[in-house]
Amino acid sequence: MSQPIKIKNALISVYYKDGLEPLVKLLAAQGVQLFSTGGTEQFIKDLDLPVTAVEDLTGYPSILGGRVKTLHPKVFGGILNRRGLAGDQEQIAEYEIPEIDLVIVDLYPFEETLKAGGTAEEIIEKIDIGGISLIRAAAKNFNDVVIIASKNDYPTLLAQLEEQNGETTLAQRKTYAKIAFHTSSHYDTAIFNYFNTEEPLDVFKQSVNTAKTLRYGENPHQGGIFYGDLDAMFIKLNGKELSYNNLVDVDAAVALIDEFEDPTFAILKHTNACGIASRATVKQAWLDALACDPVSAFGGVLITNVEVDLETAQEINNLFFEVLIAPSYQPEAIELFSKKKNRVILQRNEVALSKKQFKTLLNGVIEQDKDLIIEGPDQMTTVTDKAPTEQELKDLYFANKIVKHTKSNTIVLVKDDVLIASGVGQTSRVDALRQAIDKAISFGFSVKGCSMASDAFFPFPDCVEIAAEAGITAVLQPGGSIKDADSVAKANEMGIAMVTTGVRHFKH
Ligand SMILES: NC(=O)c1ncn([C@@H]2O[C@H](COP(=O)(O)O)[C@@H](O)[C@H]2O)c1NC=O
Repeated sequence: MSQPIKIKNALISVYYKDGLEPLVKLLAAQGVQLFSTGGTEQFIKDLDLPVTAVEDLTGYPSILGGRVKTLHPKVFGGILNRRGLAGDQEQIAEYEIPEIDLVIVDLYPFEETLKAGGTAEEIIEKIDIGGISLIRAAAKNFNDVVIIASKNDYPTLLAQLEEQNGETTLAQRKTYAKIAFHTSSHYDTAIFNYFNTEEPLDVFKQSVNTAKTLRYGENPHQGGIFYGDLDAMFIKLNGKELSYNNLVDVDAAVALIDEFEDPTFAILKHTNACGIASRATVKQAWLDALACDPVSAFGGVLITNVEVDLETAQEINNLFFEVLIAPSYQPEAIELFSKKKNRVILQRNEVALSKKQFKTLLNGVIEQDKDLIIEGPDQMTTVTDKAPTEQELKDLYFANKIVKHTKSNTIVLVKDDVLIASGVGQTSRVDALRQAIDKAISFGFSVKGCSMASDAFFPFPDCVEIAAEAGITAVLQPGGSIKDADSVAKANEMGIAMVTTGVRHFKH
């Protein structure tokens, strides 16, 4: 039952032929009879190796433009027969079916065609039928058959066949079957998600092919894995592996910086901005972002949307930080950063990110659309006697972008395109405002003339009163409280401007 099996016949049907040559050469050298489909058969022939067309086995040509070529009892009987079952053996002898003990398949590139923006017809034609059936059949019969469903496994099989004189063990075949079902289920998940767009079925199906085991999770006693392709998103120019907490902050940093078009630098701690400034030069943006809260900036995650030059790098170099992300760096800047081994320097690639968010919750998963909208001056309605000045409107917009990416309850104070202070993750809006004002003062800023944004409406006029008393001159809030009029009346009474946006930006 679990004897090593020597490969005598192989069926090879691969979309991409790269990497196959050394393996087929070894199989031919070990006397394995090769059966193959059109393009693969030609590839093997071009290597001057003997190969039998699958049509010669089935007695049928490939029909319907290749939709049916291997789907035949002579092929599937050859794969699925149980070598240890007398009944199966009698039948395959009766119908002259050869035993196929190795199947190599590389599926039609469905996901690639989808990503490349293929037409609906092209995408449908890239749903592999014969190949996926071959994979499932061979994987089911792993007891007797080797299934190679990923070209990543060509070198492993090659080494095993060389070392084991053309034989494989049951354990090796079972491992290949596991990989094969991973390939087939990933493939079908992608197809399902393509179909599940209109009137979607309420099921959670995600399949991520790449993973990275992290040093640990949020704390050293917790394990952690990242499922995704970091190498597609970033080029790591220096430093250690990103940790779980780094990844959470990097995600927040990327989402925040994408709100800004002018040269901007942001410093984040525990997903919240503790410094951010838009300025004419990257160096000035860095200096002003750092000035906001140089204490919190220690050990932070830094991000900018413009190239980091040497001059700016020299300034940044004075701070201990965890991660720096930029679209590009002057070579001298990288050289400077590389002197300290642990600091992670990432160059960001342009990669489209998912518009959905998931997290586990209770005994399930919760999904939502990402918060991808932001209200600019055109979406702000002045609700007070006094209207904001042009600079205040600009600052309210700036503050609104930060509020959206800061833990609720949030109050953000901005002046002249720089974050002055914020109150983050507080259980009351009053606490958030007091925290912001105290923090601004503690770092030597005046809150006089600041613009203030709140992630959600004011249920009472208390925040407006505290803000106006502190010298804040313009306020942005979504509006929508049954007591909105009280806050507006308080703002009018204290002579400050207020706008509403109609959009709440909670971040829990
Ligand atoms: N229809 C079939 O019977 C069938 N059998 C194998 N294939 C696929 O045909 C491709 C290889 O074709 P060729 O050897 O002709 O280049 C592989 O991606 C394989 O998964 C098939 N095509 C798709 O369903």
